[in-house]
Amino acid sequence: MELTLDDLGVTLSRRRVLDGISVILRPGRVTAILGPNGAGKSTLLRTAAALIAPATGTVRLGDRNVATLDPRERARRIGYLPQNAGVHWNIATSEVVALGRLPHRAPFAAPGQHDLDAVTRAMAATETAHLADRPVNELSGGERARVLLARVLAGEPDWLLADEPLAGLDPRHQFDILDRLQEVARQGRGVAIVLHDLLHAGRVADDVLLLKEGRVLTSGEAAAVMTPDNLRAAFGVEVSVQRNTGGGLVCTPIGRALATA
Ligand SMILES: Nc1ncnc2c1ncn2[C@@H]1O[C@H](COP(=O)(O)OP(=O)(O)OP(=O)(O)O)[C@@H](O)[C@H]1O
Repeated sequence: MELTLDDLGVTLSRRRVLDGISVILRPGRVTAILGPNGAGKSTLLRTAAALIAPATGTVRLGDRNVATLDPRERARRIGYLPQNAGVHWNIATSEVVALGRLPHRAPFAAPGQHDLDAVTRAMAATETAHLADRPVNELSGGERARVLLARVLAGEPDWLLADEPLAGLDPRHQFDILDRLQEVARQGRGVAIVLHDLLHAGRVADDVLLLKEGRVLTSGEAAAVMTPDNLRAAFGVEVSVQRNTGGGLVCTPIGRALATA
C-alpha cells in the first residue's frame, strides 16, 4: 500500500518546517530520507506516522487519510521508530519487544501464539534474543537501539518508519540492521529510513527522498537522486558516486564543496 504525502506543510511553534512536500512512497522498496541537519527529515517521518498534524495537505495510506484511522489500526499499519528513543520503565527486554504486539491484541488479552512468534522472530532478526531477560535500562545504547527496533518489527506493520536507526550501532550491527530492513521491504512492506550515512544510503536505498530547508530537493530512484550534483546541492560536499559490481551505488563523501548551489 502506497504512503502518499500530498502537498504537506507543517508548522511548529509558528515556524514553517515543511512546505509543499508531495511524494509517493512505494511499498516493497527501501526509501532513504536524506538531507542536512534541520532539513525536516524527522518532522516528515513524524507527520507520516500521524504524530504531528500537518498545517496543509494530507498523508494517505492507500486511499485512507492516516489522520482519520482509528489509533489502534494506525499503530498496526504504521510502525515508527523515533530518533534516540528511550524506555521509561525498567522492564525486561522481551517485555519491551512484546509491547510491539499491543495494537494487535484485545485489551487485557494474553498474547496468542502469533504474538509470541512475532516477538521471537523480531528478537532473532535484531540479535537480541540473548538479552531477553535483562532489564532494558541496563543495556548498552546500541543493544537498546536494537531492542527498540525489534519492538517495531514485532508489530509487523505495513509501513516501517525509522529515524536514524543506525545511531549508536557498531559497524557490523549497522549492516545487519539495514539488511533486516531490506528484508522487510522485500516481503512487500514499506520501509522509510532517515539516514545520515551516504555510503549506507547508496547501498540500501531503492528510492531516495532528498530534503533541504523543509522542501523536496529531488526524489525518485536512488541512482537518479544520488548524483554528485544533487548531493553537493543538498549537503555542500563533494561525493564520489560509483557503481559496484552488483550495480549498487557506492557514495563516498570526499570533502567540502568549493561552491554550493
Ligand atoms: N517543536 C519545534 N518547534 C519549532 N521548531 C522545531 C521544532 N521541532 C523541530 N523544529 C525545527 O524544524 C526544523 C526541522 O527539524 P527536524 O528535526 O525535522 O530536522 P532533521 O532533518 O531531522 O534534522 P537532524 O538531521 O538534525 O536530525 C529544524 O530547523 C528544527 O529546529
